[in-house]
Amino acid sequence: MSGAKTDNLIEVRGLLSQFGDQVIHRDLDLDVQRGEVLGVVGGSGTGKTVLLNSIIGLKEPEGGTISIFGHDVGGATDAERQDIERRTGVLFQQGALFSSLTVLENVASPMVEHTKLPRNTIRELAEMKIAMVGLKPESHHQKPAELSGGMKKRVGLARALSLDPELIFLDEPTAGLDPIGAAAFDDLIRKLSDDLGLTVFMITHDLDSLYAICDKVAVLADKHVIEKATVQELEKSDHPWIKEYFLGPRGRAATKTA
Ligand SMILES: Nc1ncnc2c1ncn2[C@@H]1O[C@H](COP(=O)(O)OP(=O)(O)OP(=O)(O)O)[C@@H](O)[C@H]1O
Repeated sequence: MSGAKTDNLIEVRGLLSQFGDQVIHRDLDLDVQRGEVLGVVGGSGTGKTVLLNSIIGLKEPEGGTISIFGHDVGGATDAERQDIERRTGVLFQQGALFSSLTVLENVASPMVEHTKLPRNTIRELAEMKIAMVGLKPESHHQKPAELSGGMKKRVGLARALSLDPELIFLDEPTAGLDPIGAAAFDDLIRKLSDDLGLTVFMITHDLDSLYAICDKVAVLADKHVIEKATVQELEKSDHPWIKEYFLGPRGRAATKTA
């Protein structure tokens, strides 16, 4: 299994995830290709976040293999782990910003941790990332508590982009945003993916996001990925959950506005 040969940045094979006796994933396979914007959907509690955590090494699988950038996550050496961390950005569901740090310090923190760049360079790079996600310089010295939900998400995204990753993980990035804010955030993610060639792994419940920006959608049900396809292909699926999801009232509304 070589990431370079297949151009898969992520390869999950036969994943088994458990908490005690509770099986979350069994025989789960998933490929994520370089440059792809992948939406990950599934009912509440189907294990989307657990899958994300397993791929980034925060949860050890009970079975199967996960490779990222061609490194086996389970058997990664310290150097390989560092490589994975440097090439990956994560926007957690709650933003996970440091409340005592300013916006600038939050965005700079991965560079402080992972590079030996001079302080001035780090500050300039952090300022660039903040501008890239559409925040004004006035935000630099604000603390997270002073920001709106949408601004916090943007700061979280700027921090996820801090080390110029090739791959970003987003856990429900538009949750809690109003429809206009969510659409703007979708546009931003798509633009970053197009401009920077970013590969995106995005957990979402937001049908509009799937239609607006995802190249492919992976559906989690019955403890594994039952389909990975375009939204148009999924609309034709016979699986009951997929049918309900895409062809129920909210799905039809999203199709109309796409
Ligand atoms: N640390 C943990 N200890 C025990 N069980 C856990 C732990 N983390 C997650 N789970 C369980 O794993 C299952 C999947 O959780 P997960 O958060 O991945 O679901 P999800 O698909 O992301 O759900 P949602 O869409 O509601 O965010 C749930 O039943 C949850 O209770």
